[in-house]
Amino acid sequence: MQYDYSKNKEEHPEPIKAEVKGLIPEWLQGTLIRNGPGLFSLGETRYNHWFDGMALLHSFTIKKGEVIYRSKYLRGDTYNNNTQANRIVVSEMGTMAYPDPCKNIFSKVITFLSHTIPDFTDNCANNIIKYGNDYHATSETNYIRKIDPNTLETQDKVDYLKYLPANIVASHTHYDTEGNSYSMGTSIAEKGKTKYILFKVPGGSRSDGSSPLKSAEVMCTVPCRSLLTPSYHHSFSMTENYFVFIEQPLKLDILKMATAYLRRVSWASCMKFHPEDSTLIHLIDRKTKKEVGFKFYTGAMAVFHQVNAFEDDGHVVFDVICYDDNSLYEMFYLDKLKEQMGAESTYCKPKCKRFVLPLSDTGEMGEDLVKLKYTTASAVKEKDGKVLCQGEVLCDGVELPRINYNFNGKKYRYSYMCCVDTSPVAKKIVKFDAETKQQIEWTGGDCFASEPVFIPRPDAVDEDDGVVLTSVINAKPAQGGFLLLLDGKSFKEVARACIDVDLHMDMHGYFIPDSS
Ligand SMILES: CC1=C(/C=C/C(C)=C/C=C/C(C)=C/C=C/C=C(C)/C=C/C=C(C)/C=C/C2=C(C)C[C@@H](O)CC2(C)C)C(C)(C)CCC1
Ligand SMILES: [Fe+2]
Repeated sequence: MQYDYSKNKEEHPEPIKAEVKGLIPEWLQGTLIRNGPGLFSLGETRYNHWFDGMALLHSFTIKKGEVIYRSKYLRGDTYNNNTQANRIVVSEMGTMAYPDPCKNIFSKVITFLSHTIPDFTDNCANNIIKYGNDYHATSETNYIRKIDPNTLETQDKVDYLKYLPANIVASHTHYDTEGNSYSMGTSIAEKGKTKYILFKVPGGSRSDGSSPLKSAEVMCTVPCRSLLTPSYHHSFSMTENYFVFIEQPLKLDILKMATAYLRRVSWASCMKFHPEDSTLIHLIDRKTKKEVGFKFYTGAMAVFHQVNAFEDDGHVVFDVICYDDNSLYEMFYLDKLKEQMGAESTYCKPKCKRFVLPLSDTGEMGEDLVKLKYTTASAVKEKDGKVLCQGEVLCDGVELPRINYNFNGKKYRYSYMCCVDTSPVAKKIVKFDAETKQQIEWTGGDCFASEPVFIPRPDAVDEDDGVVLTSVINAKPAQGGFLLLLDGKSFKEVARACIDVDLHMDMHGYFIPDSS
């Protein structure tokens, strides 16, 4: 059973009605938009890394028990320039592009200079972010692209740098119940300082119709521990009173980046995991906008996805998916994916770990300050305000975690994730219970499932009362993919909406309920 990660996929912009098997609950009305790379070669050129592919958006609109599917390439400047030239002319994280190979030395120098402070890609193939009432396709440069969530048309190019000092912004955002969004970025060498910034974008639309980012407010900044090597970050977590940001030893080397174009290497080659370093955990008080007094730290780990965080009896608990190195990124090089298919994966398995940060310092030196009975996570007091944290492994071999978002920042039990035990495709998805440590699996034989998105039933009381949506690629030849609906409690199939289309493997999705 194979999946060809480097195959270019066709778009299907005209609505396609799915064939529904089973019964879709009446209350489930809305659109699931998912984003991921779909085009990997243009003319004679090809991308090196799966994350580099051109963004292909697809959506499943659910109404009165029926499902409509459509997909469309994001027509950003990158897409337009690449397709016009019929070759890759814009660099991505894992692929450095050289627009015109036949230039004379003078224009080569000009091109080099313009790439030293280059204009970055707007190929936003990673996620969907809502700011105000606008939906955007996102990657992690300073550009995002507004999209029409109904037609998947590409709209305005939005430049974070116009509103905030943020050269890189993580593609995972948080939302509160009032519709405000919270994002995190890195400001590189602004006024000689490199720092991380957390910002809030108010909900609702602006009266002049301009980007909601115009009302963005910097909530707090965290100085970078090493000015020329900021940490890569892809997500953070948030509770009612705190933000949790992990400054990990997976670092970008700014000096290497400045010469990457000249050295003909990719931006990704300037990102390195430093196993000899520790991982700093920043706990930021949302009211004072300052870090709490402790210096929480743990051993070297690489984290892309945080599951959730919550406050409990004088502690902040947070769960993350972590790795011992950067093999997640390494695994997705297209050449490697070809080699690995069918074989056992060589990449180090991710672990879902729970960490606990004590909020008060009443213990003795050397004492474990964690007083919660239900976890083995520890936080040992050391000198100079340092606290050494050790996580508890909740489970392993899981990625792309989602929760009932009504429980974001609150004590929670369930997460829904992809299983990545033996190969770089998810043949199983799981519901994981953090209280009992039990897992329930769904597997569809020759099927690859995407990140499972939980939708709560309106007025539900139980955390797992709702459905889980995942788009599934059918590996059986000549069989189309489908949108799968699982019951949030039993994890049993409720319905599937079959689409006679060769679906693409995607990254992340966002569900827009009809009421919003
Ligand atoms: C860094 C930097 C710059 C450049 C920045 C650039 C180009 C950034 C681009 C960043 C991108 C594209 C980031 C993407 C991150 C994606 C991540 C972390 C994806 C994780 C994916 C996972 C865990 C996938 C899991 C799986 C999938 C999809 C399929 C399943 O079947 C199996 C499973 C679970 C393994 C500038 C702006 C030049 C300026 C200076 C500094
Ligand atoms: Fe992600």
